[in-house]
Amino acid sequence: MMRTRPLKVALLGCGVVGSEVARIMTTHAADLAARIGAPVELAGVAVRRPGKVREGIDPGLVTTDATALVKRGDIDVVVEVIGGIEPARTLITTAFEHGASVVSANKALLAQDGADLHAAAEANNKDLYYEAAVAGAIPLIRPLRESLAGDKVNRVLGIVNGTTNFILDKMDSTGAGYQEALDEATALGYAEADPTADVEGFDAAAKAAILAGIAFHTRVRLDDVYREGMTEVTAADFASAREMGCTIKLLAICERAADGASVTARVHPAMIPLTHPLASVRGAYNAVFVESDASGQLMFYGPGAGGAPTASAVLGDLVAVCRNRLNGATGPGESSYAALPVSGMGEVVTRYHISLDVADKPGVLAQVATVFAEHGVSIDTVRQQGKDGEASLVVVTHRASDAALGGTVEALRKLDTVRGVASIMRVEGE
Ligand SMILES: NC(=O)c1ccc[n+]([C@@H]2O[C@H](COP(=O)([O-])OP(=O)(O)OC[C@H]3O[C@@H](n4cnc5c(N)ncnc54)[C@H](O)[C@@H]3O)[C@@H](O)[C@H]2O)c1
Ligand SMILES: N[C@@H](CCO)C(=O)O
Ligand code: NA
Repeated sequence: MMRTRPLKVALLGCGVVGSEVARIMTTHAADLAARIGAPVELAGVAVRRPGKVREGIDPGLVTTDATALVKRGDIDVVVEVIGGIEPARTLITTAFEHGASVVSANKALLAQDGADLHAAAEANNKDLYYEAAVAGAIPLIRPLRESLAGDKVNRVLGIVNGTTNFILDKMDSTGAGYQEALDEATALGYAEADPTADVEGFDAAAKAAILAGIAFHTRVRLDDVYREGMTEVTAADFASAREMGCTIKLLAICERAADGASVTARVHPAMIPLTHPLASVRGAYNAVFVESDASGQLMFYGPGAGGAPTASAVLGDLVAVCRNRLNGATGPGESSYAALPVSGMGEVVTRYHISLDVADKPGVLAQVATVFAEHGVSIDTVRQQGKDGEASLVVVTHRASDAALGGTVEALRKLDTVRGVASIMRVEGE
């Protein structure tokens, strides 16, 4: 039976995502009410620039005082789409204290302070939902938290940043320059307010922390995630990748160690074979593989960024949280009971593509091969190309630990015949 008294929603932030949330709340109002069992009403919209014309939003709802809005006491759900750490963190905890549940898209905040926010939600018997924070529209948080709650997840691997996938795709497929591709991604509403968060891998690292935490029932913070951005990836790297039948993607990889006793989480550019499904993920799309004991391999694919796709995930959470409120219940909270140690990058085992500039003279190849052998790193293939007394040597290794590879590279740099290490890239997905 439909309740006539509406559930009241406060929207914090009315930018790329917030404006789409408001639009869908209005255009889908009747369906949302039928699905929830009560109408949902936009009761206030906190913005920074009140004078801006906002199509479809009653100017009477607009306020610059977000704190007063979350303190009103009659708000059922606060939707936080401001982004950043403060004032979002204080507004969310204040919302819990004043009786509201929260839906957020803020991965930076959740990766940094997720434990405290979950604790605040629990202490006030409220929900904290954040499907939009990871991989935009793709249902990923809920499947990991609920559908796979009876399985044992061992690995989560994928493309979780739309902006960088858009840029890398453009660089690879059209030869576009980095800045030109970034400007386009920003204009399309994919990039963060400060796109450094995207291109330096902070956004993907925040998402990796959230995914690893849920997948392994362990607290994983942003600082636990190894991170390399994609600003150093060059046209020459793409050419090398193509010679190997690969392309380059910025990947987030969360893994349980083989003995199950620890986990790792990392974000870095990597070569992947063109035959791997991740190689064909184009534009701002995201795709994530989840491997677990009983299910085997699952793949989640869809739009990872943009106003409307992200709003889709926010609205899904809004419906779930509203249903919980009508039932006088809350959904699942944080699960960190396993408390596994999070190991550093040195423990990660993978393959490497190393490009060296060397002197083109007898014995150099043997010297280089010896260094790899001394560090226990086995070579899979070597390719050499001479040019005027100098040569470029491309070595692809078998699986080795990052620590062993690091030691190898350090020793290579000390060889007189090695002029420089042009690039080191991990090879995944084989
Ligand atoms: N754009 C995407 O594709 C996408 C996808 C997933 C998640 N997110 C996340 O969603 C959130 C919002 O992203 P966005 O792309 O809409 O950003 P945006 O910059 O377009 O929108 C944020 C809005 O919040 C407003 N704002 C800032 N401080 C405020 C305050 N104190 N009170 C009221 N309003 C304030 C800004 O003026 C801006 O209009 C971020 O956490 C982001 O990481 C974005
Ligand atoms: N800036 C983010 C938004 C989606 O989280 C991205 O490009 O993926
Ligand atoms: Na999602």
